[in-house]
Amino acid sequence: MSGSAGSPPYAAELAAAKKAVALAARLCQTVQQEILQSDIQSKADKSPVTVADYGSQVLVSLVLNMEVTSGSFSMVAEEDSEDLRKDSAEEILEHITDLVNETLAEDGSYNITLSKEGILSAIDTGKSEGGPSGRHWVLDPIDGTKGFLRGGQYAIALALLDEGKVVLGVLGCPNLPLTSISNLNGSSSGDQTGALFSATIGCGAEVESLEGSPPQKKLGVQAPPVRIDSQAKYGALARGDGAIYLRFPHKGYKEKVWDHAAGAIVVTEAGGVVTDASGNDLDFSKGRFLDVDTGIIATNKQLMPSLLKSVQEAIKEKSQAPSPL
Ligand SMILES: Nc1ncnc2c1ncn2[C@@H]1O[C@H](COP(=O)(O)O)[C@@H](OP(=O)(O)O)[C@H]1O
Ligand SMILES: [Mg+2]
Ligand SMILES: [Mg+2]
Ligand SMILES: [Mg+2]
Repeated sequence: MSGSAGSPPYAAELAAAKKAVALAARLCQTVQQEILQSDIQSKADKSPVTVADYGSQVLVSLVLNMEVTSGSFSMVAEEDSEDLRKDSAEEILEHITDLVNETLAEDGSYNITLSKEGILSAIDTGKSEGGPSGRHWVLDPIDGTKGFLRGGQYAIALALLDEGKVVLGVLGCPNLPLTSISNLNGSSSGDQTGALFSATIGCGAEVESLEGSPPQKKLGVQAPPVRIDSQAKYGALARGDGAIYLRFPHKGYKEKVWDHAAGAIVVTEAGGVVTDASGNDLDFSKGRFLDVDTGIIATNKQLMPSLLKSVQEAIKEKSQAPSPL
């Protein structure tokens, strides 16, 4: 059972998740300010991986392990240490180690210093396969790596699965205006930057400042198209900055659980709906991948029926169109 009598479900896990994401966000902000071209590696899938992806994963793993001591620890996370264990990555590993230790020292909550081996094994705590039974943390240490690299939007996305269901989610969005994305261009609005979205199953969704200061705001999904990287889109949708988020990757692309778990619960707990193109709920119990039909649709309950119909018609039209030579 989670929580003692009277406290909301998963309260301790939520507090730990927020702390983990906020600390990881601090490391990411440091790196974004001093991005060095030489720190960008290329993974086999060609997506850029930075010291910040790894550093963020280390800090989240560390904080969760320190704060949530009951039960065994399982985490399904995007990064692994394979590339970092190569001789050629020695310098990068050193940089990550310094960054993590500096961030921990500045925070002051934990009196620990990690060795390079400690960094590698913390990254590899994210190797779990997840699945339908037990509890699994789901982490995208930096979602929207492309946005991160160009100084734009990205998110640290952390969710908890319990018996195959997402029961809580936290989205740290360091570059997102606190109140609305209409304040994205231009600082004259005086809107604070850095939003932390969170949601627990059955308890609604909230947004607060990433710096940890109140006010907190209950979210509600309501109704201009915007293009921003990462699960910050789910957060923006959850507070009514936009009404629809459609994601239709190229054929054959397999969606990963960490790209949607935290964002999906933030939207559903704000009163929205997230399904695939057939109208099915997303099933996070199948391991590291999501088995979705064609794409993902997130919107409010009023728009969903007509949107689903339009999407299905568009898919049908496309499948009937003559294929290009
Ligand atoms: N060809 C592709 N089609 C769809 N999604 C892709 C993709 N290649 C990578 N992604 C995923 O899309 C995420 C970014 O989403 P968005 O486009 O909404 O910013 C990436 O997360 P990471 O940045 O964590 O690797 C990555 O997992
Ligand atoms: Mg990636
Ligand atoms: Mg991602
Ligand atoms: Mg990522």
